[in-house]
Amino acid sequence: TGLSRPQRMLKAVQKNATKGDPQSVIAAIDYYCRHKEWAMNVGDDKGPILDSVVSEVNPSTALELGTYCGYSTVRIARLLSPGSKLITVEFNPAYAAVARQIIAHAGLQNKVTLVEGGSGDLIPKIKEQFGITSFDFVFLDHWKDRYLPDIKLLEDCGLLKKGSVLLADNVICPGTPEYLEYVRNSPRYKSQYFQSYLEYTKAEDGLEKSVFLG
Ligand SMILES: O=C(NC/C=C/[C@H]1O[C@@H](n2cnc3cncnc32)[C@H](O)[C@@H]1O)c1cc([N+](=O)[O-])cc(O)c1O
Ligand SMILES: [Mg+2]
Repeated sequence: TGLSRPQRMLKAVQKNATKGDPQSVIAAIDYYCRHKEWAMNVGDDKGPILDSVVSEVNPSTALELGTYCGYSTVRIARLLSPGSKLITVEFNPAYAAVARQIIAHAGLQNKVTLVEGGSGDLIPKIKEQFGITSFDFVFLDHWKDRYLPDIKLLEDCGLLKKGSVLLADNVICPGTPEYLEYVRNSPRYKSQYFQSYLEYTKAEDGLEKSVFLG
């Protein structure tokens, strides 16, 4: 068999994007996924909302759950101030291999640490392995039934502090009902919904921004 979809996406980036130019990497992926082959990147409708929240938080430490091909990794890392770090977690080695190359094409490898493994296994090890005491920003975009257990794990591991911002993709489509119910009803979070569209489609989707109150 030939190349996988992520590998075909990588080829489109290598062909159409300028090395060291994150914006051209983002544009190349969005063009490919809108006109050639759909893929589950946060995309160019929700992407600007992600950008605005990252810019507002200006995180020193950021965590992404579910790298996939690295599209949102590039969106986040391109906005980080010097010295800030993004840790992104991906358990599929084939996806991780593509993501590393896309992140490198954007010239952002020094701002990003891609860790291969499951979020549930990694989160309890983050403090000792990376010397990180808490995350200013967390982007959730992995399996939708992992959102709730993983933020509870972040809470239990003391990796959230007053003011930490969680941003969750796909809270409408495919949907994350248990997560939404928790962050919208817990006294420990102030939650806000940003309506948008499922990537490269006219279907509704949106991002949920939840500030941890401590
Ligand atoms: O299913 C979706 N996303 C799941 C994303 C999954 C990605 O995160 C990794 N992962 C999963 N649990 C993990 C735990 N630990 C580490 N990586 C993990 C998977 O290996 C994959 O790379 C999705 C679906 C649609 N859709 O329209 O159908 C649209 C979207 O925007 C989506 O994000
Ligand atoms: Mg998503």
